[in-house]
Amino acid sequence: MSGNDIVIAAEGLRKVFKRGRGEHVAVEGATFRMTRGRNLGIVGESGSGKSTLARMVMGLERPSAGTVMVCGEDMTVRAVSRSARKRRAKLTQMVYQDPFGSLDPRQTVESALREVLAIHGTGDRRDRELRIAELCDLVGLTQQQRERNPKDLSGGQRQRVAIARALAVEPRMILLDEAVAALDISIQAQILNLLLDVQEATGTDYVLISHDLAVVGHLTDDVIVMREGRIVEQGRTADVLERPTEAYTRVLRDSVPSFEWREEGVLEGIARRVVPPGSAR
Ligand SMILES: Nc1ncnc2c1ncn2[C@@H]1O[C@H](COP(=O)(O)OP(=O)(O)OP(=O)(O)O)[C@@H](O)[C@H]1O
Repeated sequence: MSGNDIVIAAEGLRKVFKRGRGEHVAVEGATFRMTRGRNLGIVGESGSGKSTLARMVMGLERPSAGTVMVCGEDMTVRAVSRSARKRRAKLTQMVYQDPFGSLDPRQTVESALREVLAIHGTGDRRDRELRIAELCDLVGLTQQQRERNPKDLSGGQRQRVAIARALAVEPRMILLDEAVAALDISIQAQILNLLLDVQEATGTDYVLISHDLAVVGHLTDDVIVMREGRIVEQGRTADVLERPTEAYTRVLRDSVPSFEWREEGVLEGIARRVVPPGSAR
């Protein structure tokens, strides 16, 4: 494996928050890698440190100890200059559970994309308009939807806008923080399929934070399992889900009530990503 294949290299990441007079260790000794073309899942119960770990990877939170590199860039160093921030934006973009907070309620879909392209895109105005159309096509937003404000879109449509906006920056990877958790199961399936199609078209890799191991199973190749700030299990998603070594992981898996019937492929339209160990993807 060459250095170019390593998307994330994290070593001994630790994050301590002040809590009252004491402190709370949110992440302890997290060491993992994500390689090119292999989506990574981060799972764990609420409060286990998933988002804190992801925020350190994004450079949004400074670790108390440890190192994290994304495509060779040291994310523990604050990006101060405009050019450094733009470079960072092209490494990672984030999509949250409810994009309402990150979408400007007064902006139409098109104007939101226009703004991102004006900052991060290349080419002239005409090129950018073509790119807006291309992005909307890619995520399946109709002409009518492109002219609407976020409040006039459904949850699934808003998530498509958030994905288009992340893609407009042409990032190396997208971090999805519970990005389908608030959606109905059938819409979840559509968005997961969309993400797989987008990956095929653009080569963007995903880090997916989710408490839903069925979703993680469909989208990711490798997974890390977090408990009380520590990584307690990591490996190929197929192996970890099918033969968890930790009782904690088994409990997480079995606590998804629909896991079994969704695994059987009843969830229409979702490409089954989990493959038996040893077979090619
Ligand atoms: N800014 C902060 N200040 C103080 N404590 C924090 C801060 N951010 C997170 N924590 C604490 O760190 C721990 C890990 O939080 P984190 O949000 O990373 O967990 P999580 O696994 O993403 O949880 P959830 O699934 O509920 O989002 C929690 O106990 C949380 O209260």
